[in-house]
Amino acid sequence: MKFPGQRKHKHFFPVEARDPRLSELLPQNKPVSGHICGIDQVLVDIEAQVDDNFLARHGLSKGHSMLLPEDKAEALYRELLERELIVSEFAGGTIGNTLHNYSVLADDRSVLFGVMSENIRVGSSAYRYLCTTSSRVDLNYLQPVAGSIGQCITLISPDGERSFAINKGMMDHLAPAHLDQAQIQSASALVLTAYLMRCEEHEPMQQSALQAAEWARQAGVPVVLTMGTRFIVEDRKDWWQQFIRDHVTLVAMNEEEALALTGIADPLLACERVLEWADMVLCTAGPAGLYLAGHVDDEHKRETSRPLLPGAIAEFNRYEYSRPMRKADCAAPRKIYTHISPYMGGPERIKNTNGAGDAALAALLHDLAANDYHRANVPGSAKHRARHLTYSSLSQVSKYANRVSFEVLVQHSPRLSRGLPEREDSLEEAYWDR
Ligand SMILES: Nc1ncnc2c1ncn2[C@@H]1O[C@H](COP(=O)(O)OP(=O)(O)OP(=O)(O)O)[C@@H](O)[C@H]1O
Ligand SMILES: O=c1[nH]cnc2c1ncn2[C@@H]1O[C@H](CO)[C@@H](O)[C@H]1O
Repeated sequence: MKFPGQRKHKHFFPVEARDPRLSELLPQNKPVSGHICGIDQVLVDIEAQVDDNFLARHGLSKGHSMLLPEDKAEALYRELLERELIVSEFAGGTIGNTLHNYSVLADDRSVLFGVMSENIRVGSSAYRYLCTTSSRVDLNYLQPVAGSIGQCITLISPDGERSFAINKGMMDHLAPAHLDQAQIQSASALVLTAYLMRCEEHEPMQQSALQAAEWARQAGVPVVLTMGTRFIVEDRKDWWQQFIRDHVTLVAMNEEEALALTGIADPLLACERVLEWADMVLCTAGPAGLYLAGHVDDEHKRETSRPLLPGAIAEFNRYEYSRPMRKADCAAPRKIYTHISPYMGGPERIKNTNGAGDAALAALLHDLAANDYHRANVPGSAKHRARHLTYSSLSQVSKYANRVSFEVLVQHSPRLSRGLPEREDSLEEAYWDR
């Protein structure tokens, strides 16, 4: 595990008080290692640049992820091929991307549950998937299937917005028998997406996701849910609220999904509402940056040294230097929030925004897993006197998440090809306002 703090200690919590007991981590005492688990609809992103007229002609709604019948998906794919509009074919899937990015950032293991074609031809989608996934993502638990993985035709509009057309293949055939209870129950987090519930009645994906969530709950493993797209949430808002109450520790969403889930347009107020059901929330808001919200025990709150921010909740960032906790672990829970504008005001030129939200979540998961790793290796550390969810404060995690999103905005693929630079002055406060 590469520590999120290793890039520049002074930027990470606890900034002033480095723990001398870290020296317990001597090379001869091999550190206890950790991992995170996730379930995904295994698919490749086939990316093409199109105009809005193309979307209309194929009956696609902009910004949406739509399941297409096989014949329609093939017609669409053929047209892209004939007009030579395809620019790349990369491994995709919202959880696949998140696990890959986590593994690249943390240099640590993640375990993916999903399906994979049992016979793979060189150049096929399955082949592309394997070629463009980090070797730190453990693919040994994938369920072999006699057919194709999914294809996500990723249509990029001139304004950078992406729309997905899915040819699902056998991506929803993951059966509970192909999950590994021990891996899930020993993980630092289980990561799920709302897309998993979009399978057909006879397909086992939903049942697999519910089974995994139940095992995680029994073992106290944080369950992380990323909302996918607002259209999935809108259809079953009450169902999702209940699902979050029953199973979820951390909700990751963008502001549109937040509105669909809570009926509240202001991201901060939407976060406040979601904190009634879950312990922690990440809400990305495109050009407006991102919000993180959580709980802290009153006894462990830490006041910010930054200016207090106005907003729908006055001075909402007052305790942003606190490390978030599960509500149930707080004797006197208090809600905490932070906001950050895009790193360096956003890139000069956005290649495409696909995966920027997944990237922010990967950074947050890195910090969360680093906390678990530190607790397992240095249990006596002052950092673990109370049970916190993350290693760093809400404010530091938001900087890191934002930084990682930026990295994805300036490249083509939603998957990082390398980690962040080891030493980076750009996390300095002054650097944020260009
Ligand atoms: N237009 C933009 N200008 C500057 N920064 C941006 C822009 N769009 C996104 N970002 C950065 O990327 C982060 C995540 O973006 P966004 O809210 O678009 O994610 P998302 O909709 O969940 O993406 P996806 O579903 O494709 O992963 C934002 O918090 C912000 O830091
Ligand atoms: O239905 C789906 N299931 C799983 N992943 C999906 C689906 N639709 C789109 N994406 C994935 O979302 C990522 C960006 O966040 C894309 O890389 C795309 O593969």
